[in-house]
Amino acid sequence: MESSHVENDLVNILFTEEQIQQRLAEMAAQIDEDYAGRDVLMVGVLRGAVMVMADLARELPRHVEMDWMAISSYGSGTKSSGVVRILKDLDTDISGRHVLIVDEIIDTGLTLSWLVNSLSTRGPASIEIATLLRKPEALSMPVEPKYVGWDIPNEFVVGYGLDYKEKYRNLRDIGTLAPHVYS
Ligand SMILES: O=P(O)(O)OC[C@H]1O[C@H](OP(=O)(O)OP(=O)(O)O)[C@H](O)[C@@H]1O
Ligand code: HPA
Repeated sequence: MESSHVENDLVNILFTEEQIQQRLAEMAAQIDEDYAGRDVLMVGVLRGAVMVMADLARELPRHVEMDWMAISSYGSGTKSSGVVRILKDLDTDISGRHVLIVDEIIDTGLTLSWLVNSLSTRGPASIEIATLLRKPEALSMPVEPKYVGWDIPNEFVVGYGLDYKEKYRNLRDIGTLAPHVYS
């Protein structure tokens, strides 16, 4: 299979590029309204959130700051390892800041529940979460995102930042992988 034909590995498209952009525009409008009169520091969770951060931030008709953290709980597979590791910390002092964590998926909730607890100790004025996807059936840790694009079934999805073994992040749509990919 040529590497330029990665779409062939998808069996089911859940969300197209157009649907994703439309939903992000709606989320951005809500965020802009909610943060009226307040500066926002958007904190993206590398690496998967790169696409969401880029598109969500550009839908916001206001100045925003962006910083990044790298946290890994998945290694390269499809199951959470249960252990969260900081691979890269923020460069910004978040004390007194309104922090909006941006991620592309909440699955078990381990990553973001851990991150919210960790950032809370640094004295931010507020912390909220914006996530494009959430799997309610997989949730095992308490996480309450203020902004959710869509709730999805408990299936492993790829595309638009979401990877399987570091591949498929650059797909414009989001979908599930054909069984042959895993074998
Ligand atoms: O709710 P959870 O079960 O913790 O899963 C969600 C996390 O898993 C993914 O990150 P991953 O660790 O795969 O790193 P990546 O962003 O580099 O792909 C995703 O970007 C979330 O941060
Ligand atoms: O469904 C998923 N796909 C890709 N990466 C992920 N990280 C947590 N859940 C997922």
